[in-house]
Amino acid sequence: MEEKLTSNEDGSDFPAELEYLSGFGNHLSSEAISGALPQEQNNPLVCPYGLYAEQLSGTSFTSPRKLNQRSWFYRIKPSVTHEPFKSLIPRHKKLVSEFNHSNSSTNPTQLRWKPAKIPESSTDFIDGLYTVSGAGSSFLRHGFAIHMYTANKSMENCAFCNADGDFLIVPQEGRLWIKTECGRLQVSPGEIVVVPQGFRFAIDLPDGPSRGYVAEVFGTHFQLPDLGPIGANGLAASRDFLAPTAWFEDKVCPGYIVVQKFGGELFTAKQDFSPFNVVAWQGNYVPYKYDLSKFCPFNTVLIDHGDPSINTVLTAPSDKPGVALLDFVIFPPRWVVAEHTFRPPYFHRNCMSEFMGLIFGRYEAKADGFLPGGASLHNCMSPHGPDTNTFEATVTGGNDAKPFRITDTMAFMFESCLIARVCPWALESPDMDHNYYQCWMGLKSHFSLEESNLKCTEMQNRNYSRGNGYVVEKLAQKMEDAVDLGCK
Ligand SMILES: O=C(O)Cc1cc(O)ccc1O
Ligand SMILES: [Fe+2]
Repeated sequence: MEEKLTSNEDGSDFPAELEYLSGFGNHLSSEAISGALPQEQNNPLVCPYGLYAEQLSGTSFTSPRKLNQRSWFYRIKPSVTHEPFKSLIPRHKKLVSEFNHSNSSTNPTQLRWKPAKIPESSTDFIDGLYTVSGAGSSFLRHGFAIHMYTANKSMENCAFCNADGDFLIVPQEGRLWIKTECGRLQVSPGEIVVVPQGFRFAIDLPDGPSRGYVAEVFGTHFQLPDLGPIGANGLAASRDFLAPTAWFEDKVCPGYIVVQKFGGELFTAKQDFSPFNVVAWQGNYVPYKYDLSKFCPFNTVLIDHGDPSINTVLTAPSDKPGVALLDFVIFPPRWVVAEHTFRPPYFHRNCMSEFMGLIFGRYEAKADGFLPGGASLHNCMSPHGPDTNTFEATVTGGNDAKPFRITDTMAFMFESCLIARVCPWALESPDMDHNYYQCWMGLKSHFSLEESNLKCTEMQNRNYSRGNGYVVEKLAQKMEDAVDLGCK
């Protein structure tokens, strides 16, 4: 098929619109030249068109079948054709994959960052990537890292390969045009992309200035959450996950560099050809993207604020059932209809650690201060919730709040069962909002015994529909409490 080409700033060409394969976790196959994919076996003695067969394993060979992930590439030259890896005397030293006292600290304080400025000096995705927080270790295959990036130019004559874990990239500003060994992906803010461990990829920035968030998981891969009583449909649908179709460049590239992140350090290997030389592939280990606007939210339709797990897009499981190493949760546009309910996120403390970002719009729990491109970290058991303005405005609004559509917003959370450590450059960053705690300091005591008796009448009205017995019982209980408190 002939492609319509659009030139980006750096002159590399991507078609105006790419074709994708749809589905999550499927076995997929794709060939850029008809007949390039062996039909009867994985590694024939001689592959069609003289291609090399190469397997990329994303799980141990012996992982249970339902978890096993691998793909077969049919490529012009195998990946091994490169000079020895050399330690890259770091362009910067802000990547961490094993969190300990030497590179990060613990801090239960609620933290918030303003959006990071995009540098003016020439910075590609690799230069602009820095770790903010995380826990565990890529060496021990258990843990996660949260990175952010600010960049302004495409990667040139180089590819990145992360041996440590899977990247879930959330662009907040600027599109990402990504070449991978399975083909190309175009990802806009409002979409996310997962590049699994070990894939070589190169990121072009067609819009120049770019910023975003990256969650990296060690030792596991992202899955769709179970839906339990929701049933067979809802939240993120398999069909909306899009994998690339095979695409290759048969290019001599003198001095081409593969930058390999390995144990949080960067290594470079020189080769003289493009690593995007896979003519055909098949398997279930693939990069994929997902458009967050496709998410089908489920929510409260009568009372109370549900837990945010209802908005889980993807989950990277830990070994404990129901406990995530890292959940990716969104707060998308939706109708909010609950009756006599405090509708914004509640005040709470959580045994999980919550890192949040904002792609666009405003977040329902924060009237101000939490900005697109900014971030917050509410670590394990650190109290947090709506800020004073949100609380006061919601309560003053009273019980007559009508159904309301939250629009033009996309906040998200990376939630982990591990306690998140924070890197020193993130703590010392000029973007750190040192006054964050102030947003809760205005929360006054509204406690009044008199009022609590009034509330009793309110409750009586409210609960009328539940039957008189319930109301009478509750009232009696209230009276007894009042007597105990000596106010009767
Ligand atoms: O803290 C946050 O803002 C995230 C969050 C949102 C919500 O609706 C309920 C609980 C929760 O942790
Ligand atoms: Fe929270």
